[in-house]
Amino acid sequence: MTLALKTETPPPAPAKPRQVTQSHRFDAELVAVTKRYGPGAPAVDNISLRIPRGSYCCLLGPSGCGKSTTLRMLAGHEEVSDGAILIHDQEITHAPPVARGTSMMFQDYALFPHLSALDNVAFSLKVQGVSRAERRAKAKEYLELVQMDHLAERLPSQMSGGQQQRVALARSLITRPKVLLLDEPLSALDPFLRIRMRAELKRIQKELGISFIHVTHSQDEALALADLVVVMNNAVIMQAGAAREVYETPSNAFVARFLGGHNVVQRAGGGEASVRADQCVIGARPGLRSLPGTVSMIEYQGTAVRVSVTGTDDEELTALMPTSAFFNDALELGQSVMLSWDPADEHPLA
Ligand SMILES: Nc1ncnc2c1ncn2[C@@H]1O[C@H](COP(=O)(O)OP(=O)(O)OP(=O)(O)O)[C@@H](O)[C@H]1O
Repeated sequence: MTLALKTETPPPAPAKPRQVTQSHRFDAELVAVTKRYGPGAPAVDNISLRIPRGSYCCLLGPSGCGKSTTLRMLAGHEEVSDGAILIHDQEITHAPPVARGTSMMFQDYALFPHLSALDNVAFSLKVQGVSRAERRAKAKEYLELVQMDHLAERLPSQMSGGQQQRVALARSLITRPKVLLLDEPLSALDPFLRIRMRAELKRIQKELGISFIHVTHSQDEALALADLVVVMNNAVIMQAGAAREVYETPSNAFVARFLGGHNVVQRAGGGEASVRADQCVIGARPGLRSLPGTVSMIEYQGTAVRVSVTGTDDEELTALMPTSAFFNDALELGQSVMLSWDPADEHPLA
């Protein structure tokens, strides 16, 4: 009875402090960021970029365009000359690397040669003073995530490049970063492994739901992986958008040429336009725009054949033909042809 009375009139709960549950909008944000190494032209020039939550973002561009510098500024390995960097909406522009919530995976994996896969992965927890049993259990969990738990006791010298890379990935993830930074992570792998590993990276990124920012100069890699492709050139961002958007509607001739698979042509009314090589045909047809030239390259690619045609002004245009269409009426090097496209497929460039 007494008990019942007690439960009927519970003491009022102490008022809880109102929790701030507002979630962040962007995993990472660069606000007018500039990096100058010296008095010359900046390595990164006033770039702004917002990376939505849970994005796979690829920084893509030719050598020297400023990709790695951008990544190193995000990691805190390079001081920002001007501008601000935010992670989860918090400004961390001048915070030390360990206080940013970022983790970096390097091109050369940088594993400790004398430590097993498990101990390499557990290392940062050891530095944090986590108990041996707990850090080994956690490391095992992350080795499972990268499908390396069966080789937990191997030394780096007893692992293939792809396996070392999985361990390096687990080691970067065990610190539970808000954003994982990857500098050319696939460049040391052979082409077959590279394609397998990029699928793995994408799977792991989606599984964890954190943003990955991945530097590459491979167009294929960026298009295959990224939710957000950021094309850089000469220290600035040329275009940022979804892979399909960037590929189908390049904003300028640099992006169209750099992504490949496009021709840049003069528009009838002036200015430049891009036309996808797979929308070009060899031969003149009514209603199509045509340019005359000679066949300067034929490249068999399995499912398609790339045919390049050099025009009178030395400009090379390419048609990507289905293999069957090519072999129905095979062309020869030096042959005079017309390369044609539908003007409706022209995409005007800035
Ligand atoms: N530590 C440094 N000191 C001086 N200049 C630098 C330094 N690091 C990079 N640079 C210069 O800054 C520019 C951008 O370099 P960065 O390494 O960011 O380019 P990247 O796009 O990553 O190139 P890559 O694909 O070749 O790695 C280049 O002109 C480079 O020479």
